[in-house]
Amino acid sequence: MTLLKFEQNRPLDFIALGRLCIDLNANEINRPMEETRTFTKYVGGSPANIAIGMSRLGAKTGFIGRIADDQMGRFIHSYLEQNNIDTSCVVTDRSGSVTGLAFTEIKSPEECSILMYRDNVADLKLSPNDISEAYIQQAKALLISGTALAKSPSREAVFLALDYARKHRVVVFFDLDYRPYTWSSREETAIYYKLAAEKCDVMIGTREEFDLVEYFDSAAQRNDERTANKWFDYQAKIVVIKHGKNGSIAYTKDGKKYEGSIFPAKVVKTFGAGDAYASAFIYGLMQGWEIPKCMEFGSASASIVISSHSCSDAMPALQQIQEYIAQYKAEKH
Ligand SMILES: Nc1ncnc2c1ncn2[C@@H]1O[C@H](COP(=O)(O)OP(=O)(O)OP(=O)(O)O)[C@@H](O)[C@H]1O
Ligand SMILES: O=C(O)C[C@@H](O)[C@H](O)C(=O)CO
Repeated sequence: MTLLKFEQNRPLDFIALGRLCIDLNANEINRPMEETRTFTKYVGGSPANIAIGMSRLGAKTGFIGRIADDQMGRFIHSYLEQNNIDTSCVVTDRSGSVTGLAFTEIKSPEECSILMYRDNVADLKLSPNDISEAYIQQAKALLISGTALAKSPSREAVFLALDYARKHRVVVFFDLDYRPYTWSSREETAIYYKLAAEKCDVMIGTREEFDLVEYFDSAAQRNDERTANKWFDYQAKIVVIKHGKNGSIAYTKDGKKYEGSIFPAKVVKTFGAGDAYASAFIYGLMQGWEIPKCMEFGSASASIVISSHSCSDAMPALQQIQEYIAQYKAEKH
């Protein structure tokens, strides 16, 4: 059974939609942010990280989003172009908005947190008028991420993009990407996530994120198999549930279940794992690889990124992941 049908002969492989932000990662690691003094600036935002990862792997990648009319916005725009990401649908917001900032605290390799400054951010000013049907029609796949559903008009922009994607047989990936700072209630989150999830072909999220989406469906909560079957009743063909250092589980609509293991990492910080996993997993699916190979690729990419100080800068190229896997297997035998 062919789970996903990617239309061929399209100018773009992959379009990501959502936030383009800045990560400010503490340079003084293994201590609380109260004691840090300097930070390194990277492009951030989950969908941005995933798009950068896809482009590094060789996918022809575009982006739909808004950036602030300031130095940070221009920094992001340049970085996307340096990484061969099409920016024709990256709009500069001129309403006085700012760039979302994610200050990251690395108290220890396993104890990391993110302090997000997201008041009046440009990314949530994305509007339906920014969504081009002709642009989406050019792509094989579209990624949406949950945080873009948090406020209007970005919320409406996402739903319009979903309608265009379904109309033009663009495969839709939904990275749940829940960030509490941007939502006013769990009920609101669950309702809007569900409305979007019903239109998506592949869902990727942590157990906690799926529990949020299933807030009104206690039977599915905390039960991976019920979660997967719930979404197979809509458009979903693949549901991936990430479990941190315990790996990941993928369910497919044809009744199969796959358990993904991890690559032992020299962890610098844990965040970035999900975006790295998603980009490599999606890339593998678009190459027509079997699910286990896609999961292996995703896990290897995640292990590389969490062993690095950054997320976007550390997103690995194709050969880097291949060599990482080969070296791991060689050392194992
Ligand atoms: N400590 C770890 N060591 C090795 N691999 C890991 C580790 N943590 C996560 N991974 C890999 O990364 C994948 C995604 O990580 P996780 O489940 O933490 O997602 P996430 O919460 O979305 O990540 P993020 O912290 O970037 O938001 C896991 O399924 C696993 O394959
Ligand atoms: O998604 C965010 O806004 C934060 C990211 O920029 C950061 O790199 C991260 O947490 C990735 O998981």
